[in-house]
Amino acid sequence: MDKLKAKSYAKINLALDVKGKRDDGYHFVEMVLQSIDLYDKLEFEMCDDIFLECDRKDIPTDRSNLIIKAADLLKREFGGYGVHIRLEKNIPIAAGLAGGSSNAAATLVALNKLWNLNIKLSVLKDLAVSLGADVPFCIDGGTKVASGIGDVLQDLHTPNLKLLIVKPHISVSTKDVYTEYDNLSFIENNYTKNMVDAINSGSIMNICMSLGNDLERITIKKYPIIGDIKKTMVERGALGTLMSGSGPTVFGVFDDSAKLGVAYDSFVADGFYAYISNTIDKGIELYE
Ligand SMILES: C[C@@](CO)(OP(=O)(O)O)[C@H](O)COP(=O)(O)OP(=O)(O)OC[C@H]1O[C@@H](n2ccc(N)nc2=O)[C@H](O)[C@@H]1O
Ligand SMILES: Nc1ncnc2c1ncn2[C@@H]1O[C@H](COP(=O)(O)OP(=O)(O)O)[C@@H](O)[C@H]1O
Repeated sequence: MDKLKAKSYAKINLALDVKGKRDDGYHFVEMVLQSIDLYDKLEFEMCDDIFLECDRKDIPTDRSNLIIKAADLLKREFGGYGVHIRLEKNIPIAAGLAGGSSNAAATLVALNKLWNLNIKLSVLKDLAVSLGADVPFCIDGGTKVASGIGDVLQDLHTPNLKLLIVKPHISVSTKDVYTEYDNLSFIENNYTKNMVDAINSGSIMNICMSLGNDLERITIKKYPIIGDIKKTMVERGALGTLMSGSGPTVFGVFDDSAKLGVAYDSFVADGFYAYISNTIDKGIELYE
């Protein structure tokens, strides 16, 4: 085989607690991470060096791209070959949806197969964290309880949720949000424990009442429009709503497809990026 394709899925955070800080500046977290049916497409074709092309001009295609970093990592550590990668970008960038992390994870899994490296998944996940804290999750995807810096993962049942994803036209630096978090007084919320109990209860209402993210107040303070979107989302029929990760993307949980469709049309008419999605039980899909 000299060609392979991959779908690289986005994620949202159903819960996010910051629990402390490591000496290297990374934060200890507890989270419920959830893959959603919004994905980038990557095409991998064997060739004599590592190349990347992308359909978006605002994505770097040099060594700063997480896709190139992942390919270089495998080549350096396991003696890979060359590959020409084409990226079709659909996941909003710097949005709190782990688009870059997901692309890195897809590259590790796809090149492991294309280059016949036969690396065990557990080894691939250990490698993945050097590319980003969320990259290990993106390899398996689905619904996971994450701890450590987001790299220690436990399986959880995937709830079936109808989602509306809305993003204002701003990009947020994850690093800046975590840094700003340190300047505020610490509040322990235990959102993740409550969310695990809610998911295990099987009740969508319990899930909606348990949505919580410690980083939300940081990003909303800088971009109040995120709070406005949350309020409007509920007015337009969402049972619950939350900012994902470091933001600025907001998601709403709906139990009525008609209301979801009307809310989608309204946010698009308001000039926002919007996307109708649902929860899925995988992070990457390889196909030929
Ligand atoms: C906030 C979360 C929630 O899922 O996701 P996003 O909002 O980025 O999607 C993650 O914790 C983001 O994971 P990821 O985006 O992979 O972070 P990385 O690239 O590894 O780190 C970017 C920067 O964020 C900070 N960082 C990240 C993760 C973590 N547990 N503690 C941190 O302090 C560090 O300053 C780091 O330099
Ligand atoms: N393949 C990629 N896709 C998206 N962003 C990338 C990629 N490679 C590197 N980046 C950089 O990573 C940052 C955003 O990462 P992303 O995962 O989209 O954000 P978030 O983690 O907030 O969802 C941006 O600075 C972007 O330039």
